[in-house]
Amino acid sequence: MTAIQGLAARPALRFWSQALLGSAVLAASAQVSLPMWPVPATLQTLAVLLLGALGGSRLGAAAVLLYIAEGAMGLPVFAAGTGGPAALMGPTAGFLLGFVASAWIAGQAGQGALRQALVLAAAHLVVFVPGVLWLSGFVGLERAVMAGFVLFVPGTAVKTALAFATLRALRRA
Ligand SMILES: O=C(O)CCCC[C@@H]1SC[C@@H]2NC(=O)N[C@@H]21
Repeated sequence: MTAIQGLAARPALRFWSQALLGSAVLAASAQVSLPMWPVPATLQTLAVLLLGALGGSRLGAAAVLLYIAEGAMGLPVFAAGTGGPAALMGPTAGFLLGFVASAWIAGQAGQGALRQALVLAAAHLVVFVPGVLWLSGFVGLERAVMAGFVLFVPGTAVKTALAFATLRALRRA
């Protein structure tokens, strides 16, 4: 039996191997970052949307949970190479939590183009709810809405469109 056959024969092993791969993709996307304070611009949400939409809700959410666990253990997987319990409790922790819900919702994208577009938009926007609420504990609500949401509206639209186009292209292939 080859290693690949071995993986296929053990669904749990295959699931967690794929989740581990997904968490590595998410870690890589976090390093593509524009260093803004208190919230950097990164490619994390694009990766989260695609993990959910392509892998499904369970796998997408599992990959994000694994990613958060890796960060909590001190691996430098969060934005701009940060990690550890302090980073997990820092100003951007709410966004990390939001990634779990986002991947789960993206996993409901289904088949039709309109449904996919709406689900991906909802999955992206949901990240900002815990993100801004948690951030407001550090900088106040008004500044959190500005620096944690308003600033990211254009990038959010672009990354949602990119996730949609990628999903459509891969589903057609
Ligand atoms: O510390 C981390 O690793 C989390 C960073 C969160 C960045 C958020 S996610 C939503 C919004 N879009 C971005 O490009 N950056 C912020």
